[in-house]
Amino acid sequence: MEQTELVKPETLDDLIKILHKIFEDDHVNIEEVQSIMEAYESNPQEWMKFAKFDQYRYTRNLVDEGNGKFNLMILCWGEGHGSSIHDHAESHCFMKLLQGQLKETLFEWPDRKSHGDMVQKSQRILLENQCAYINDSIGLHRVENVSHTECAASLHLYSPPFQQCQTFDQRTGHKNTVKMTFWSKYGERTPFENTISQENN
Ligand SMILES: N[C@@H](CS(=O)O)C(=O)O
Ligand SMILES: [Fe+2]
Repeated sequence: MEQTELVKPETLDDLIKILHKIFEDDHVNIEEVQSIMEAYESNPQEWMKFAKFDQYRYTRNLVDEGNGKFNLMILCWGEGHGSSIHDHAESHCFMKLLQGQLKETLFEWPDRKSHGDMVQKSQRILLENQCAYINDSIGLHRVENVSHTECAASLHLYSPPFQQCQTFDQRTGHKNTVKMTFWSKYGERTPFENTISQENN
């Protein structure tokens, strides 16, 4: 469980190389991944080719498949776009702001007997270059770009990769399983048939 020295990634490609190295090890050191992602200073020229926005909802754009160990993607949030309340399928979730700001609201898992509103635990604003972390034992979250004038972009790393998650109704705590899709992969728009079931937003 050797710790890779904390080097500052100079570019997005550099960051991806370092992440590949870190994830060769089966044990994930959460603080290490978080600090490496935070240390990368967002340079839009390096990630613009992946950042594809949609008018109506946030998009998920695959950047790298991490040798099967993780998925790295850029999420693009137009003004007012937000996710539903959701879990992370027992994976690690790192979320780094590349541009703009996002509001993250944490919720407790609803218990079987609970009816009515879900319990809100905390709320915070994530600023450019910050990297947040969540997993299912921390709770559920909703992420929103609350700005009416600025779009936002965030870099997400999920390990292990997953293709579906559960979404929750804030008023009742009832859950649904939804399939998650990519709006684009490696900078190329995903064919239409594969994108119609995205429902987390
Ligand atoms: N986990 C969400 C994005 S976020 O709201 O954290 C997703 O992968 O679509
Ligand atoms: Fe999430």
